[in-house]
Amino acid sequence: FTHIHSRPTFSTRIMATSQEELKKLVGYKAVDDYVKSGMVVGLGTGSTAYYAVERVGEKLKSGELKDILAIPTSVRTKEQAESLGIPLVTLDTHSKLDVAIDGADEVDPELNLTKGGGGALFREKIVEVCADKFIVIVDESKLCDGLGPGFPIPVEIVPFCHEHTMRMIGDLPSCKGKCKPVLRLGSAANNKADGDEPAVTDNGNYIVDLHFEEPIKDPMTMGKEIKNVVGVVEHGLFCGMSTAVIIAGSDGISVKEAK
Ligand SMILES: O=C[C@H](O)[C@H](O)[C@H](O)COP(=O)(O)O
Repeated sequence: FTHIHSRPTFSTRIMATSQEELKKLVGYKAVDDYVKSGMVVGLGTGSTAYYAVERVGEKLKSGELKDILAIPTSVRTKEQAESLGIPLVTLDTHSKLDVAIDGADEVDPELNLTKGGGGALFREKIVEVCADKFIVIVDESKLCDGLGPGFPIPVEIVPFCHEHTMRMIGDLPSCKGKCKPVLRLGSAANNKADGDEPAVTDNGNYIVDLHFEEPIKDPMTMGKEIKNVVGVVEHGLFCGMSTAVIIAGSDGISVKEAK
């Protein structure tokens, strides 16, 4: 599956096949560089993480990797991992992961992320926050100077009185007069409204996308404000979580490590 980005996509600059190839390169590199036998591994969600999952499956099959236990971050990823024969566990039995690998919708210079364009933000965050190393894999179109204007911030909310919860979010100091909250319709895995009914996440919740005109000044504070609203399950700001970001660009692959 793919989702529609509101910013110019990489494919506007290079051919779609090349973009796919670059996603594969970063997905494979993350597994080759960070996943060793015996590890508990978090498997991300999305078109880039797909290739990391594929690589784990491939290396288990060839015997290059052994004794891997993986924790998927969505139903889609669980199904992909199962189809590849990757042994799966959950946080209920394994609260500590050695590494988690996932894509992102935007990455700022401090390696803060926007995630959840594919609707998987809650499961991604609950898993990735438990990883010793969180490795992010993106193409260079995901890099930005400040989170917000390039990609809306997804917030997962419970369906009960969701219009009220959306108003409460819109009235927060970080949001009031700065963003437009829009209920995601259609498929949760696509942040473009492509249906009439609210999108439903793997957890049975709704998603509100916060559309900003200007870069968010303090994403960490904004995340705390949002998290404090009753009715909010989780938000797609992943601040201070990244260990390293592997970036595929037309000039090759580069790695940015957190300070
Ligand atoms: O909910 C989806 C996830 O946060 C994805 O990691 C994110 O949307 C990036 O996906 P993609 O690699 O397909 O651009």
